[in-house]
Amino acid sequence: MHTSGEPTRIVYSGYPELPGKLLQQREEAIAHHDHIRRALICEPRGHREMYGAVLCRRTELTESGKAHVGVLFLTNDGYSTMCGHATLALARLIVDQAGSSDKKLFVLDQGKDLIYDPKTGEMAVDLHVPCGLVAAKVPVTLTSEDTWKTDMSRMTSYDSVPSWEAHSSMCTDISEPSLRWPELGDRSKVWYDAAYGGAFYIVVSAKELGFVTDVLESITPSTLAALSNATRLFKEDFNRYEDAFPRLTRLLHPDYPAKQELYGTIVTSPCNRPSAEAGLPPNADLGLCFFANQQVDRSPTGSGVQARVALAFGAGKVGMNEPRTYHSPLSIAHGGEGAFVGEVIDTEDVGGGINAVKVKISGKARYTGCSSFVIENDDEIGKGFWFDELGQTSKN
Ligand SMILES: O=C(O)[C@H]1NCC[C@@H]1O
Repeated sequence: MHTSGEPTRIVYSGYPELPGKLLQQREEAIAHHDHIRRALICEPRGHREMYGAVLCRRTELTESGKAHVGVLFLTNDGYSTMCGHATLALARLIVDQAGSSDKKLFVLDQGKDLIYDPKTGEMAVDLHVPCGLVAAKVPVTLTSEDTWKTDMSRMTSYDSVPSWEAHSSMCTDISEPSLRWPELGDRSKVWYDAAYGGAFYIVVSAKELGFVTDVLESITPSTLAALSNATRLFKEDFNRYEDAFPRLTRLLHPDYPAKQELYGTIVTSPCNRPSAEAGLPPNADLGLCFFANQQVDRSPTGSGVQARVALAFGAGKVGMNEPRTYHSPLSIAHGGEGAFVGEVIDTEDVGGGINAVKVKISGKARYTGCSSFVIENDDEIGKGFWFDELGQTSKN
């Protein structure tokens, strides 16, 4: 499927049975089945920007025991903790499969019923993902008493895990020559924010990185390469600081003792597009997310929008139940189609002095096709490679 152009290769059958609960299953996948991620995401079956999800349908094995399905996410670098675009796709797939009369690809193992709300015309489906439980709602059209399909005139949505501002208005001095990028010019100070939306993100404006303000509205191969270079070096600088001053770390989660990983860097710039034209809330933001190993999100990044909504709420720029539109360069190029909407729907004290928000993220996911993949035992090349890294020793 794709959500706003960002792919999700969904594994619904054929993955080995994983022992334990979801987080243990994730460890097991990392330790013993990473060859499957490599085969599905890397070349020749995939590419640098491919994203994947494995459905774990034994829901008694999720931590909450409440979900309809468990999910593991796959990136070009490993196993992410949260993915909004894939959540929107999976919710639609699960609801459509449960409501189809024929050609079922899979059934939910426990047969836990999906709940239809006649007032909203939505089907509720709960997904247990590595960062916690997300409650999705898929708008449907009933086609008979017990069959239905997604109503694509409306958006699918999910209520996020608690999301929060980790730090606002941080300033870093990029003085180390090997970590500077050309667009910085003579400057060394860069201001940025950091926030959690199921995974940790840095949010930094294109202008702070030294780019012209409308760089995201006119992406070209060279500006994309330059943005990728800048965010890669900026992330490295951030990680070096975190390693040097572990007691000042900004990547803390109250549920885990260890410092968490920085997942992505979101570059933002003002959005000149009047979103109301596309039937979306009028106030809009534009951003581009580099995540995992500099993978470029085509979508506005659901979990990144959670983080940005938490920052905007913390800064008093949005209030409770005030939806805001989030564009990617691709959605801008398509007249607003593919934008996500983010809205604070609740606040939550998650401990550790953190005041979090719950964010409702809305968007639309589409089908692209159905594939069976083959991995021949003696096919060394077919196990997965990055062509542009053949000169390096590291393997993803
Ligand atoms: O929408 C999201 O949250 C995801 N898209 C790719 C990077 C993030 O995991």
